Amino acid sequence: MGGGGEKEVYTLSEVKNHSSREDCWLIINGKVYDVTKFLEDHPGGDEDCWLIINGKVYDVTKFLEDHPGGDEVLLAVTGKDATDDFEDVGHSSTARAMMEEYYVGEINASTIPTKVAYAPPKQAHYNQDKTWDFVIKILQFLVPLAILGLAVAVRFYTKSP
Ligand code: HEM
Repeated sequence: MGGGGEKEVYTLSEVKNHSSREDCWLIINGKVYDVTKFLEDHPGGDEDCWLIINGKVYDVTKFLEDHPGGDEVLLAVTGKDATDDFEDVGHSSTARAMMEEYYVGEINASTIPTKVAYAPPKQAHYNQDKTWDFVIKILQFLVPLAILGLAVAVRFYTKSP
């Protein structure tokens, strides 16, 4: 909490910015606590980090400090399927071999929310756009023709006998 007893009010995202081992804030019962200095002494331990990669569960708690990519990236992908994040980095075969050491089990796939599939824009909308394009093209052709026709008609009817 802000020092000196004065009451600071933080937004959730401000608190979220303090979510590392070096800077750790918690929200409990509407109050914000800076527990950074307490992390090491906390009897419940400071970290517990399990990852889901390719349907397997890895307990990387002990690996956090040694991960060449840093601990924050690992902590950031907990609680979800981290497969894409893992693959996006292009981990080496050495990294893949290391994973076995942290393997603790399989994930019950039905408990992972399915990815939101890419939904193409609605067909009706697409057609509507096409229809408008078509109407404009026709008008571009018809309007000059109508003007020409009008000019001819005017000339025809106003011609002196
Ligand atoms: C059990 C899981 C993991 C293991 C054993 C592991 C291991 C490693 C190793 C050995 C490296 C060094 C480069 C290499 O050999 O490829 C590395 C780099 C890295 N890892 Fe992981 N990693 C794991 C999970 C993840 C996940 C889930 C992420 C993404 C959220 C991640 C992000 C990174 C990044 C950003 C680098 C640095 C790449 C670079 O600087 O070029 N890692 N990891």
